[in-house]
Amino acid sequence: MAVYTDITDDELAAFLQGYDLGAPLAFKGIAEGVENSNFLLETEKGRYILTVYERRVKAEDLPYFLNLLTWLADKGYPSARPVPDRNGRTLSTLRGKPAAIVEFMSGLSARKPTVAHCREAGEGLAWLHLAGEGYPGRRANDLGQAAWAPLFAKHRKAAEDLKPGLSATIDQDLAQLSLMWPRNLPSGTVHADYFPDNVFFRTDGKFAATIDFYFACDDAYAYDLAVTLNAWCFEADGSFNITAAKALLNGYERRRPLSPAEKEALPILARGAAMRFFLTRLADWGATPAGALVRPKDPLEYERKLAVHREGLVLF
Ligand SMILES: Nc1ncnc2c1ncn2[C@@H]1O[C@H](COP(=O)(O)OP(=O)(O)O)[C@@H](O)[C@H]1O
Ligand SMILES: N[C@@H](CCOP(=O)(O)O)C(=O)O
Repeated sequence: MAVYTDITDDELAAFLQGYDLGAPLAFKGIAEGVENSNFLLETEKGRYILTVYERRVKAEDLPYFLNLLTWLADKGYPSARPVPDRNGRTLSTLRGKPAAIVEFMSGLSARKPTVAHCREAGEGLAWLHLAGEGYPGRRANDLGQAAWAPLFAKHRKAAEDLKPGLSATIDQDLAQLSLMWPRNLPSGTVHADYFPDNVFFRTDGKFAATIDFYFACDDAYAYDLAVTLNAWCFEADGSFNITAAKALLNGYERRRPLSPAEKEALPILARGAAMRFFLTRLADWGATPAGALVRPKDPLEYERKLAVHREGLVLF
């Protein structure tokens, strides 16, 4: 359950004094999510999400994220517009932690995405890439290729504990990724965590909205697409679903056709994207105490995806 910070009714009432949202009508913690504390807030003016930012989000990055959400909403992209307080500020403080109120987005995430969901999600991602064009905020990807080897160096033992012999395999992967990593692909603002839990659909299955922009950064658009292929197109048994992947790519290209260089780069980008999530999951695995409120995500799921990518995907 991702509510790390409890807020009392009195604290909420005092906090809302700073906003023009009227009195609170309902307020409850949201169990989903792992990074921040999220609350569903209903006031006399409507429904909102109150987020208290926790450990992984750096306070200095918050203006980048919140301004991006405002930019995307201004461009008509269905993402949650931050609500300014009475002084026009979208970033506030609650219980001594950074906090913000954003618009509540309707829709449901797909627990078991179908091929049709993948097509819609692909189109939603391309739309996001186009809507983000021109956003003046800059944020380097601090979980990009250059960060992987140093991150792994800190967690070699955890990898060996999970699977004896794994650290040598990861070393080889990292060396190959460093040699083969594509540069100079079309780049811009990317989501970088476009997983099924962060994408909402309408009841008719159409793409509705994207949430959780707290890994957004500057990187290659095709890298974002590779993260997405990994997150949406593997079956529970670990096999890659090429039909789902083709639908996702097809949906993406409805809005933003890929260049030949992007298409050629996708298999290695997908291998790198699998490495990125393997590594952060590995780091969280060791760092999450037994009995913690949030269960860490399984690093070996992404190790299995890495193994598929070592063979090289054929997507086109
Ligand atoms: N703007 C929003 N509109 C509707 N629901 C939201 C919104 N933001 C977050 N949620 C809900 O809160 C949950 C956790 O949000 P998320 O941003 O993914 O948290 P975390 O960053 O902690 O992983 C989501 O699964 C969703 O149910
Ligand atoms: N998507 C990441 C973890 C981040 O979780 P989110 O709830 O913020 O999307 C993973 O699967 O490792």
